[in-house]
Formats: sequence, C-alpha cells, structure tokens
Amino acid sequence: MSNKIGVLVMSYGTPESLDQVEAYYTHIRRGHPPTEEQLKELKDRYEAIVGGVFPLRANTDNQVEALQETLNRLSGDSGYEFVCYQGLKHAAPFIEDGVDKIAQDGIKEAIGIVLAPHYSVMSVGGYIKRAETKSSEAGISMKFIRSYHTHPKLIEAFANRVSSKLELFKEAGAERDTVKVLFSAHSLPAKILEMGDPYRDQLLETSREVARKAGVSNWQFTWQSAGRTSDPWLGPDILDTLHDLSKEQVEDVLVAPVGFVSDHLEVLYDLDIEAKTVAKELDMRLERIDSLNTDPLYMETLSEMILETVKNN
Ligand SMILES: CC1=C(CCC(=O)O)c2cc3nc(cc4[nH]c(cc5[nH]c(cc1n2)c(C)c5CCC(=O)O)c(CCC(=O)O)c4C)C(CCC(=O)O)=C3C
Ligand SMILES: [Fe+2]
Repeated sequence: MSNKIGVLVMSYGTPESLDQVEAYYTHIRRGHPPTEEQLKELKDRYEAIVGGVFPLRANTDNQVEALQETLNRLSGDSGYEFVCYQGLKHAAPFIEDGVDKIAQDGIKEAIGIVLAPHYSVMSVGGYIKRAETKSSEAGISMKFIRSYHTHPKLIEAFANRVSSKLELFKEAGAERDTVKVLFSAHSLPAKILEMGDPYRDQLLETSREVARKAGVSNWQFTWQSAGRTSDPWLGPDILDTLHDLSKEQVEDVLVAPVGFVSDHLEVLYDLDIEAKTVAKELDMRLERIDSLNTDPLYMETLSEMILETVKNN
C-alpha cells in the first residue's frame, strides 16, 4: 500500500496579467492599495521585462512539476508517494488553498518547503506561519523545512553557473581574478538584525561556499531590490556597490543572485535592466548567472531535504 505524503511547495506568487497587478500589490502591502503612481511604476517594470507576460507563473509550475517527478524517483521503493501542491504568498493558489487541497485529497501528513533557500522571520517565516495555522485547522500534520542554504547540491548548482559565466569573461580577454563576483539577495528592513534573524549570515555562508567551490577569491556580497519605505533597509544596495567598484577601477562584474531561484521581476528587471543600465553608464561590463529554475541539482536539493525530513519522523 502506498503511503501518500503531501508536499506544500511555497513560492512568492506573481500576477497573471496586468489587470491583476493592483490586487497583487495590495496583498503585498497587507491590504493597503498602492497609490496610482506606485501602481504605474510596478506595471511599467512588468511591461519592461516581457511585455505583459509573467515568467514566475510558468517557472513555479515547472519547478513544482519537476520536484514531484524527482522526489518520487529518488524515494524509490520507500513505500511513500509524494504529491506536490502549490501554495503562493501573494497570489492564487494561496498557501491556504494549497493546504485545503491536501485536506480534500484525504492526505493527513505533509511537508512544507519554500522556493527560497534562506530563512528570515520576514520571508520564509511568514510562509510557514500561514501554512501552520491552516494545516492545524485542517487536521493535517505538517513539518517544515526552514532553510537549505548550504546543501552541497545547491552550492554546486550555483558554483557551476558562476564558473560558466566566468568563462565568458575569459573569452573576452578578462583575467578570471579581475572579475568581481557580486553575490546578491533581496534586502529586508535592517531591524531584522536586532531580532537576531539568521538571514544575512545564511546568505554570507552560501556566498562563501559557492565562491570556494568555484575557486573565486575576488567576491563580495551586496543587497538588491530594497523596498521604498522610510525605515532603513539592509545595504549596501547593488547600485551603490557598482558606483564604489567603478571608483576602484573594476571593469568586469558577475552578479550571482543566490537569494533567488527563478527568473522573475527582481532578476529580470532589477538586475538585467536597472543594474545593467548603471553598469553601462559606468563603463563596466555586467553579467548575471543563469537562474536555477528546474536545474536537476536544485530539484535534488529540495527532494533530499524532504526525504530526510520524512525519514526523521
Ligand atoms: C525576502 C524577499 C524575497 C525573497 C524570498 C522569497 O522569494 O520569498 C522576495 C521575493 C520576491 N518579491 C517579488 C515581488 C515584489 N516584492 C515586493 C515587496 C517586498 N518584497 C519583500 C521581501 C522579499 N521579496 C519585502 C519585505 C517587500 C516589502 C513589502 C512587504 O513588507 O512585504 C513588491 C512590491 C513592490 C516593490 O517593493 O518592489 C513586489 C512586486 C517577487 C515576484 C516577482 C515577480 O512577480 O516576478 C519575488 C520572487
Ligand atoms: Fe519581494
């Protein structure tokens, strides 16, 4: 008899069309609608990346499908069958919808995992809290994976991407060690540090391990995509970092956004359009590593974390 285990795969969520951007933004702002100006600015950014297509939608679908396939392949004859459900933070199907579906399918045991490797009480912590509340209401026993930022296969996947992009600089005549590798992640309000949040330290650990694995010594960490609010966010921001590097005569920069696992607005706009424009003004060459998306090493990272959690029951 096969023992079914639900896997709630949680991700940020994205609108599916331009007319859904307002509802999405209002949800991110905890029910406070954006001003006309804020809304236009966000719509403009989505239009700039792909003209009204929302890549994170299909990317998340693909990741969840690939995860279910990888997980069931790796679990072999364990006797378990894993069924994956999506639960999104700010768009449908919401985290609560995913838990409801698990319950409707009569599954009593589930694992929750987030498509973001690093834990912060403000990011992954928020996903887990909502899933926990809903699953206890629904009578599902749910365990969570809080982070997987140093899993060897995750490190390997990022390191492979760094190495292959460094080759491009080499072909263009730049010595490997002159290329500055900039690891980056989504900024959060600076107050998380006073709360003893592990987010920054986990990101630095990932960066250090990827650099070591790829044989990179010329690197630093920087933040990106900070919110536009009055309280201070973690810095330095990547745009300031580029200005500083330019003053140090750095000409070649490879950005490795290790806080993200998929192509979406923060990568395709904040890096590929905004940061690239600034680099160009400064006469620097800026490249970005490819996103993990459904990289088999990433799918194996998630699967191994899930299988371990089930085994340790
Ligand atoms: C830590 C973190 C991650 C990484 C971890 C994770 O993946 O969870 C992340 C990812 C993402 N953030 C995304 C989009 C947005 N985030 C915003 C706003 C905010 N992000 C925050 C944090 C994070 N965000 C915070 C503290 C805010 C301020 C409002 C609040 O306190 O909650 C806004 C509002 C406008 C703006 O500020 O730009 C947008 C549009 C998309 C989807 C893009 C797409 O659709 O392609 C993705 C993957
Ligand atoms: Fe965000």
